[in-house]
Amino acid sequence: MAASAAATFTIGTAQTGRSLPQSNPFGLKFNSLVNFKTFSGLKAMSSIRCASELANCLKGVDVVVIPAGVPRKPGMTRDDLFNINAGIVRDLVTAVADNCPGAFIHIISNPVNSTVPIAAEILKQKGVYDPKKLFGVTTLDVVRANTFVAQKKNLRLIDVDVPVVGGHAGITILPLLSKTRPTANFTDEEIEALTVRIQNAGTEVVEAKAGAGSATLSMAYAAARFVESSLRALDGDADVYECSFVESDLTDLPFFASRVKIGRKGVEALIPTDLQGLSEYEQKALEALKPELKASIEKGIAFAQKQTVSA
Ligand SMILES: NC(=O)c1ccc[n+]([C@@H]2O[C@H](COP(=O)([O-])OP(=O)(O)OC[C@H]3O[C@@H](n4cnc5c(N)ncnc54)[C@H](O)[C@@H]3O)[C@@H](O)[C@H]2O)c1
Ligand SMILES: O=C(O)C[C@H](O)C(=O)O
Repeated sequence: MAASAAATFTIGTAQTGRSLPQSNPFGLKFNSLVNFKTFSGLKAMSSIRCASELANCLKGVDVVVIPAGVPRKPGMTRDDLFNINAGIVRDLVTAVADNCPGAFIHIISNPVNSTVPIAAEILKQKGVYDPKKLFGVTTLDVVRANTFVAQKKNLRLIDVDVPVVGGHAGITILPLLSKTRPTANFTDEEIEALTVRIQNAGTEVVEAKAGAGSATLSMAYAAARFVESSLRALDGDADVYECSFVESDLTDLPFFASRVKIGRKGVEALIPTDLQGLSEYEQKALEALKPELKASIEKGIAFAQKQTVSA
């Protein structure tokens, strides 16, 4: 039986115009056989006119999705978005802390490797941090990895599962091809080419869009998948696994993307097995990504610690 009605709120949608009223209850069916009879609606807001409007929208919400902020232009790294997006995420997470502190928070805004630590620090300052409920959305990396591997190996996309660990920028995105399900054999050249393509797929889109932004449709698909997984978990499904950038003790870094088991209260378990028995290539790549990921995490924490947030 379902636990409780869940409502989702998205701040900073690609839609233009006014904020949308809460929709009528509806069933959601996406990438699974589950229909959410208790899902009570979706609210979305593309621009925020005043704090009270944001506060009203957030009250009673179970899942908050934050894709607000500026996207990259060709030649930019995700870290180049830090100066603008750090403040946006800080302010929105402050509002979440004030109005729906128990909600799952999905951070899409880049640089995810820094915005998630910012969110954590703000929630700590507000005294409402629950590490189990803060998620950096790295689902698009998994979607890409699955797609590229399915194409390369002539597999049905629905059957393919490639865990992607680390973070969400350049070499910090580490697809674990040796853990591909169903088992697939790759030559060294294929591993190198697939890994680099998955790591650079966001940049590929940014360059192709030539100044018109970054991935939007594929991100919407990935966000919908992660929201659906969260709703299934909130609805009591005991078999929900996704990769996400979360507080973690799987490595020596305080945040790390890995497969996690999601339950009613958020992350129920970090799944360590994907990181065991890595290939030599993956082990080297894992060590190589750590300094960059550590620096991005520390940059986010330092930014948030300089802020004064009223409790
Ligand atoms: N995690 C991922 O895999 C992933 C994938 C794609 C995009 N992104 C990131 O998502 C962010 C948004 O990208 P996009 O392509 O949707 O950009 P976009 O410009 O199409 O949309 C951004 C939205 O944010 C809103 N916004 C801006 N400032 C805001 C604020 N202060 N409060 C609330 N809303 C605000 C805008 O009104 C707009 O609706 C970027 O940082 C981008 O890098 C992440
Ligand atoms: O690449 C970007 O800037 C957007 C996003 O992080 C992506 O991976 O597509």
